[in-house]
Amino acid sequence: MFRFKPCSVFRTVANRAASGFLFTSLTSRRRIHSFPFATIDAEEISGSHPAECAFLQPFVESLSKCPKHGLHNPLRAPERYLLYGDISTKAAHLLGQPEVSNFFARLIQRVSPKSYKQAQGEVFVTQKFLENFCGDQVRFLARSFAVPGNHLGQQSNGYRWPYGPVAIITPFNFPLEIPLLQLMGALYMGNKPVLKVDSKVCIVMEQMIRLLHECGLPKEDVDFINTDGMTMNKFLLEAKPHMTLFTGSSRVAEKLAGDLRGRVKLEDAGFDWKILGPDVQEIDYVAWVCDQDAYACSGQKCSAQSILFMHENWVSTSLVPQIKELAERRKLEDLTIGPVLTVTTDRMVEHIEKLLEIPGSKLLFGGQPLENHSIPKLYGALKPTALFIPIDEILKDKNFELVTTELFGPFQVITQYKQDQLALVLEACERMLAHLTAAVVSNDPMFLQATVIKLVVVWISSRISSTLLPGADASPETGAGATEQARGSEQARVQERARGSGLSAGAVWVKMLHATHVRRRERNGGRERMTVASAWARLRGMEVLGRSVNGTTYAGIRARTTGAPQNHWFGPAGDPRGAGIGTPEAIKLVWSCHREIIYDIGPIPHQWKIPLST
Ligand SMILES: NC(=O)c1ccc[n+]([C@@H]2O[C@H](COP(=O)([O-])OP(=O)(O)OC[C@H]3O[C@@H](n4cnc5c(N)ncnc54)[C@H](O)[C@@H]3O)[C@@H](O)[C@H]2O)c1
Repeated sequence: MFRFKPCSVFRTVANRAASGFLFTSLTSRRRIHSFPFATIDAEEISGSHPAECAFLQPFVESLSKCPKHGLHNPLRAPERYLLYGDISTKAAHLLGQPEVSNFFARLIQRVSPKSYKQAQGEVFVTQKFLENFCGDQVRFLARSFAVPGNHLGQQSNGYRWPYGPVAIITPFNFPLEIPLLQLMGALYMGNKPVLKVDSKVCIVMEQMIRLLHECGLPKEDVDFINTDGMTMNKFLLEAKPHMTLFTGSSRVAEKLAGDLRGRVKLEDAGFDWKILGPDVQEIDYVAWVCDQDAYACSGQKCSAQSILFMHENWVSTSLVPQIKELAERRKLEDLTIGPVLTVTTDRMVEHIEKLLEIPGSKLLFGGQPLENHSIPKLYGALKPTALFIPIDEILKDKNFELVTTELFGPFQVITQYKQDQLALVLEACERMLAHLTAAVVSNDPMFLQATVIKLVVVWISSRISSTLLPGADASPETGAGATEQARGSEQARVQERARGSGLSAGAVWVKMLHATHVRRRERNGGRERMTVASAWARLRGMEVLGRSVNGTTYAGIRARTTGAPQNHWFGPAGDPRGAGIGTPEAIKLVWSCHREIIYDIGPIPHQWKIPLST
């Protein structure tokens, strides 16, 4: 049993009494036993001689000073919502200065190997996020509602309430974006956070917090702790934050969920899938997105493309050779491929070798360690790699877990499915454990097989003939919400044309639907490309979307798995502990809880008497 007590083994670098900004480092260790590292004797620990673990007390104390009702809430210190609007305005402005943005992009590159463009993208998203919460936008996050009560003087008000003392733990791969967005979200809603960024990269956020101080962030509002995972774990057990937001691996996520008895929100591992639909088009673009999704940042994005399901129509195209060509353009010099920080080369090669034992699997490209470099063995260095594995083998129980293990590096599995095997693809997606990002690449009707279109027309015709006419929401001429009268006249028009042409009413309606969309497209200068076939393609897309759960899913020919900008939700779905990042919804969900105050102020009815007991 460990108990935290203050002692001198750790030094506080910043003046915590004056600043409240705690940035500590291990500077020395008291040696009291024969082991060079030990400060306790394992044999002597007992109930009457508890072990003492040092250095965290300032953080525990600091967090414990924050009450449950937070630093501000809708009924207390509301001016702080405005303060944070101002801080965001100033910080967005500063970060928007080219030299400041360059400073952070370069700093990110120094600790987290990624190309300048990727690092700059991270700074850009962070700056845009801050812009989004300027002025009154922070107070709008705490918008309340009121519902009339049962009698005069009664009214219920729903509020977004902070948790008070909270902790934020973030990984190495986005040293600025993830911690800054979560930190500001926590602060906006009135919490006092202690922030722990992976120590390999924490210098970036340390500098960012200094920038925020410059912009008016009260120094006592945030504690910044620089430590390893185990120590942080012990700190959390001692400090008992009311909520901990964890971003990182599923292994640590599950441990913390247990240790902290569920008082967590999680953004954990991703095994992210992409399905290419039957409509083959824009091969250059799709290949480029596949390369970016799988290999940008050397595959060290939680949203990286882990598995690609290709419809058979793509197999004979140049897609895979093009992905290979693009992957092989990547080079160490500009960090478009680079060190893998948490998986060694040996581990990655071993994983590949195990996968190659699966019958029918083959190496498509890569699979070799990077050459001519000085990356220490502690890290990984692998060429961008893709492996083909047959879909029926993937689904076998003995292979499934291995194939769907997230390898946090430049690596993906590619498989293919036949027209009638979509159910197998969906089964694979259903059985995966991580549901972070996904992409359904499909929407253009031009390459759909004519027989499919015919089948659709026949099917729609029969449906329409049997029900006579479509409902208002599917009306080709009048659109959603058509009145009964309009529907009646449209019905008459369809029947008249059907009589004249010898076609069924359903076929006539489909033709009218098509003509309407063509007219709309012409009106819009050719922008709208909706046709019956594209409606079918969308339906197929809808089938995939309707039968999957990933929290951030892109759909359409431009669909990608990576991309966590500030303008849409990013986070897993299907887990009640799942967190999100970036948007107002994510901030409200993660960093506040619902509180309802029911005002019941009277008056008591004039002739009210004490009723019988109930
Ligand atoms: N879902 C998301 O939004 C998201 C974003 C980025 C990364 N990730 C995931 O993160 C993983 C890669 O990052 P990583 O290798 O740094 O993950 P990790 O889980 O090893 O570490 C994440 C953070 O947790 C800390 N930590 C480790 N053990 C801890 C413990 N017992 N108690 C408290 N803190 C502890 C680490 O020091 C680090 O700061 C991948 O699985 C990736 O998919 C997820």
